Amino acid sequence: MSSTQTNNSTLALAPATAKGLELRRVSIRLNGRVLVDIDTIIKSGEIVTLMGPSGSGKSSLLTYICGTLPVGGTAGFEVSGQVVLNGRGLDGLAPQDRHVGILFQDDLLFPHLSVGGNLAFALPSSVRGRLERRTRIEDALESAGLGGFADRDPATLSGGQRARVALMRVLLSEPGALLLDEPFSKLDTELRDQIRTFVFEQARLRGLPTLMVTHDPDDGAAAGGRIINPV
Ligand SMILES: Nc1ncnc2c1ncn2[C@@H]1O[C@H](COP(=O)(O)OP(=O)(O)OP(=O)(O)O)[C@@H](O)[C@H]1O
Repeated sequence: MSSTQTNNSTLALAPATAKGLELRRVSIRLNGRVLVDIDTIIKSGEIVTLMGPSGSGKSSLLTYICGTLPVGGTAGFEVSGQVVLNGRGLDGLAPQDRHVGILFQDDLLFPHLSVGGNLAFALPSSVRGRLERRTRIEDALESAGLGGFADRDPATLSGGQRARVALMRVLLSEPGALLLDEPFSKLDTELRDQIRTFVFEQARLRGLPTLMVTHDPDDGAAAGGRIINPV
């Protein structure tokens, strides 16, 4: 799967807004049909819900923001527009340099690593020293209600515990923005409410501009913020 990404050079000259995630005239087209056409700013600590039917380009938008949308030439698939995070244009940056965290439907924990090992993987290289790294991991687990879980095998955790570890793994990477790609859809109702509340609390606490893709109107209602459509 691949795509063509184009930058709009006139947009590159537009002044940057200080805080938040800006999507400047981001457009995704498939065979001439506009799937996504969004121009908005998600402020620090704001949670915006993106709802749209299957195939309407929601996941493509998130991967475009992350820099993981494959580049380079599927005929008929075109993406343009600019993404600016806290005043810094992300165009052309590698995914790891964008400081954008994303949570998926599947927690994607590494099965061969302990819980602590999974979290250590996310810590920025600027966090040096074994003690400092260990402390960050233990503090993260504590704040997720998982104190003492560092040495556990992820396979021994419940779905809710895994979801919280996955969130902490994203947050430990110190993202400037958070993207949620239906991360609650595989959880049963009770757990879903609990984890959703926890994720939203953490996003607000850290002042992260957050964009959530979902099919579930309850997710949007629980976020309590703006609900937008792809076009
Ligand atoms: N790199 C690509 N090249 C060509 N077509 C693509 C590419 N990426 C996605 N598409 C197509 O773009 C459309 C939108 O896909 P996308 O997965 O973004 O939609 P979605 O709204 O997230 O769907 P769902 O809700 O089912 O997950 C689909 O028709 C998909 O096949």
